[in-house]
Amino acid sequence: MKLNLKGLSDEKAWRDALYNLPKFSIEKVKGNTKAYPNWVHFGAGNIFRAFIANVQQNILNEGKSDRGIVVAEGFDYEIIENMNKPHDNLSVLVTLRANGSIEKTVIASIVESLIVDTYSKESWCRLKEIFTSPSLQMVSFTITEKGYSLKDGRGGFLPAVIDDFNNGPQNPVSYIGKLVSLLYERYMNGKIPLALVSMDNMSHNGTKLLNAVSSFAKQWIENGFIDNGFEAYVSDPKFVAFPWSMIDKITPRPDPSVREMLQKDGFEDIDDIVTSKNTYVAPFVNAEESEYLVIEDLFPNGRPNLEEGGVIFTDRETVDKVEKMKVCTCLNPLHTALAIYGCLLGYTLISKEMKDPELRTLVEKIGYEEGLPVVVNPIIIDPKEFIDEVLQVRFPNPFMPDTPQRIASDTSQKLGIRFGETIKAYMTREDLNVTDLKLIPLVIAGWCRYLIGLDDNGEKLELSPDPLLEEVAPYVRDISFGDKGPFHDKLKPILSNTTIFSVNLYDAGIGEKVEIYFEELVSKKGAVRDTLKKYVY
Ligand SMILES: NC(=O)C1=CN([C@@H]2O[C@H](COP(=O)(O)OP(=O)(O)OC[C@H]3O[C@@H](n4cnc5c(N)ncnc54)[C@H](O)[C@@H]3O)[C@@H](O)[C@H]2O)C=CC1
Ligand SMILES: O=P(O)(O)OC[C@H]1O[C@](O)(CO)[C@@H](O)[C@@H]1O
Repeated sequence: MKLNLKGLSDEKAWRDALYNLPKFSIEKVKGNTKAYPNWVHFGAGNIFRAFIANVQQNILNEGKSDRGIVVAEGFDYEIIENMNKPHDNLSVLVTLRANGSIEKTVIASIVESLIVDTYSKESWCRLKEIFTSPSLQMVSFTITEKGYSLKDGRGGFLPAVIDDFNNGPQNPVSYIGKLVSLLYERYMNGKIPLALVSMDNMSHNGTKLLNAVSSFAKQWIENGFIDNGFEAYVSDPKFVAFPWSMIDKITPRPDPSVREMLQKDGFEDIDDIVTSKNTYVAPFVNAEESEYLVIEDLFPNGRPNLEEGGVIFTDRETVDKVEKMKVCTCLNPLHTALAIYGCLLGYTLISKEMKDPELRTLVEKIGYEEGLPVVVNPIIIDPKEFIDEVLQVRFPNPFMPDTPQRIASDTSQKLGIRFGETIKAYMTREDLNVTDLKLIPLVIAGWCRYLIGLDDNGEKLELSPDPLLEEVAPYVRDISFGDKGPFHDKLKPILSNTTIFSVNLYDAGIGEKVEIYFEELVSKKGAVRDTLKKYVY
């Protein structure tokens, strides 16, 4: 069994191996999309293939749409050259259910794969054709948070962005430059409306995309390259809208155990690649079953009927609340707690951690007892039911190959939103006392302990990448097991850093508590386990 259109024509082989096949004519959908494209997605990575493409596949299967998705890759062309093209845009979604059942689906809703590069003439011309087409309603994105940035870590514009500012929209090389150049084509061809929908995991993602696009527009207008009216076009949601969205589906990198299972089915061309830009792609994606995609309903040229595939459309305020519910309380703080303590205790699977009584109790109490009282309730999703699913079904799913080390990356960037908002809510609420928080400070102390770079057995711990590692780790690096506190001088620069926690933890009244926990966590080998036992029950 080979994954391409020819290989798929042997339907029996795939069906016998229990793969769900598309129930629509791929050729017809391709033809319709070619003539009347309505949806381009930027970012041909794993979440797109595991979630977004599957939504459209289900809608096509039910005969509720006649068009597929055009995928555009503007950063890592190897994904298109070495994966999408050889497999005729097909991929296999492996859904790993918590009850151990596995669903295998051949995804055929992606009908065209394009490189976003002005030097790749054919692709670029096709993109221009699509962007000037009145049928185009939505351009969506999963390009990671970095994809929206025009600046480097020191706050200066990236060299490619500066080149684009100076050279205009003809041959842009930066990501947003290429996007704005295509949008300008649309503007010049009748100011046709469009929605640009960021589906990346960040608060107010639509506004982040709008800011990047309009910064470019302003520079090109200022430098005399483009028409003045373009700024108004991209800033007016009647023309170009930037809806906010919240996306949630745990999609780890393609896992070797899943590949082995597919190989046993007779799936031949299954090899994955790690591209030179470090994307991990395979002809298959593995993901959990749960999924949530909530999008602000702001589409000036109409939109694909994604509600038929389970996507929730609502107003901006509700998207914001759903996002806060997930990121500040019901999923990501619990993930980060498991990441920090999982690394310290030598775990390599999130699901195994959920079998550890102390770790399980830790996240249950953070979620239900410390988080829920101040959760932002979006109404359309019940926060208690959401946490129940996270803690009872999603994290414990033994079939999901997700690791604490993956989640521990960039922790310094995550602590503020994941814990800071709850701490601030306790500070402002009259009926709550911030000093009653016990386990959130324990997670923060755990992070400081993690930064020492030794696990609970005293073995060297490989710290996950984090842009602030070199700034914060030196404060604690020399601390050895058994050292006595107070550790105020060492910890103060970290705990008072409002960029990290979005609040000075001493002003909040919990900095001292974190220091005490930290002293216990470094008291001896095995102290992490003992401290957890002492405080979680
Ligand atoms: N994997 C997951 O569980 C989830 C991911 N997401 C969001 O989707 C994003 C992508 O995740 P995956 O597709 O799983 O990752 P991936 O590693 O499979 O793919 C990353 C995609 O982003 C592009 N990209 C990377 N750096 C870029 C840059 N500097 N500029 C422009 N494009 C760039 C790559 O070319 C590729 O298309 C995440 O950062 C997150 O915001 C959202 C929910 C779940
Ligand atoms: O901690 P991170 O790196 O944001 O990842 C958390 C995980 O949980 C999610 O937020 C679930 O949707 C995914 O984005 C990701 O798999």
